Amino acid sequence: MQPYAIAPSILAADFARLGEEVSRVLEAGADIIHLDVMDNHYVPNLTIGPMVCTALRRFGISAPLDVHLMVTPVERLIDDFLAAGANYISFHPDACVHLDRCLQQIKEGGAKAGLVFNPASSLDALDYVLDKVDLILLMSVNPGFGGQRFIPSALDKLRQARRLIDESGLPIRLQIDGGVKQDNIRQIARAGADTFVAGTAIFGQKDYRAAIDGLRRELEARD
Ligand SMILES: O=C(CO)[C@H](O)[C@H](O)COP(=O)(O)O
Repeated sequence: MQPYAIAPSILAADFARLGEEVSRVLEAGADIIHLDVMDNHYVPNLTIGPMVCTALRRFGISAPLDVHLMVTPVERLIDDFLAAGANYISFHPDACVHLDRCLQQIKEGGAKAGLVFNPASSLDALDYVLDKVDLILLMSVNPGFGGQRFIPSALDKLRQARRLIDESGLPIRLQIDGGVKQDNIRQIARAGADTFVAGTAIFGQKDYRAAIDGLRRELEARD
């Protein structure tokens, strides 16, 4: 994957034309496609299941599909999303009883495993499983809806996660999700993120290439 990866969240896409929307952001330079799976139980919203992942593969999308599970329980859906062609599957530690087992389930299924932390959750759940994690996703909004404002305390948590990753020497991606825009992505990258989920900042714009180029320009100019 790129040193900096841009992951458009389909939450802000036009679901009536999802295949075309995803093709368009990939042609515009997106690296991976972020799928927000919400169950109206762990979060107060309801979105998509594995059949959408399968449909995107059938449509011809070969780019990495990055599935963010905002559901509880997570176990059965992990298998369903593995079968549907997900490349990354991330879940919230507080939505899962047997965290180590779920991480293994994802990895044995051939996908990369991620743990997700809400704005007010500490990173303690990483203590005994860091070596089994391929991706740490920090939420910079409370999960459930797109179009919210970036919560600034996520910057300190990014720095903390970046330290953990660098000290471990493990090739873990550090993803940020929520309120990422052209006017804050540079600061977010400086705090340690390398993978940027953006919904409204990409799918909410008319010109996807201009939106992605604008984010990249900020990343390249960050120092
Ligand atoms: O996980 C999410 C919400 O739970 C979304 O991915 C996230 O909020 C992205 O949307 P936006 O870039 O519009 O903030």
